[in-house]
Amino acid sequence: MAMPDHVDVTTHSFTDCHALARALADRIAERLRAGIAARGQALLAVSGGSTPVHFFRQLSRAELDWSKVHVTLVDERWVPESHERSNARMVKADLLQHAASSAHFVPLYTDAPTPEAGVAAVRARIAALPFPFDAVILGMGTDGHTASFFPGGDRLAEALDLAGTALLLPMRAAGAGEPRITFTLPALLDTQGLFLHIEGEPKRQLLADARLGLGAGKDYPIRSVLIQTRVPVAVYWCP
Ligand SMILES: O=C(O)[C@H](O)[C@@H](O)[C@H](O)[C@H](O)COP(=O)(O)O
Repeated sequence: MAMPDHVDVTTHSFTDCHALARALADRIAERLRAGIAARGQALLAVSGGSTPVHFFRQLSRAELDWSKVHVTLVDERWVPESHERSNARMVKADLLQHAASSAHFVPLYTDAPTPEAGVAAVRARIAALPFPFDAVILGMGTDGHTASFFPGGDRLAEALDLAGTALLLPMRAAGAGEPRITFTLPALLDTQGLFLHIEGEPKRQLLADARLGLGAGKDYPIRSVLIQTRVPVAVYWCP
């Protein structure tokens, strides 16, 4: 039988961000419970940025044994947790509250001066986690980046290389704001469930272009997530 040339991409559309947040939180909670039932613990990777706030608040109240859940980020800006752009700061403020306050959070930042200097220590920390992920939730920027796979990123090709073996890489790009650290694409695809959470019409259109490889869409880094053959993608979208 011929292999499909890419995985299924299923879109779940909602009327508003609150309905989306409830549905996505229910779906992720279900995955975490299944992971705990199967192997006594669960591993979740979430995105930063501004989109996940309502989803985080909803998920933080999910009834499950959070003490058995490890939470990390798909990528991080190389800034201390006290910085307003820290993804860890947002995860702590909005997700690791209520029932989820007993989850184990594994940050991707160290106080090394650069991600290049800190990545080895973060890799050691991450290597102790119980892979595969039970769920990975990606976001997407209006330049077509996901995780820290930025257009023009200095390690972009390496990060997207499905034959690569690195779990994490430093990343620098003009559009990134600050130096970053990111899980690589093959590391993120080592998951039981892959979700892409986007909001707004421009991102819906951008995703459609990336999927079809239309115009600039063929060069958007998110396209690598849509044309891989390892894990189906569930897109959660609202206007
Ligand atoms: O650290 C980050 O910037 C994120 O992990 C990144 O990949 C994010 O998901 C997109 O940039 C979307 O960000 P918004 O939700 O703010 O649009």
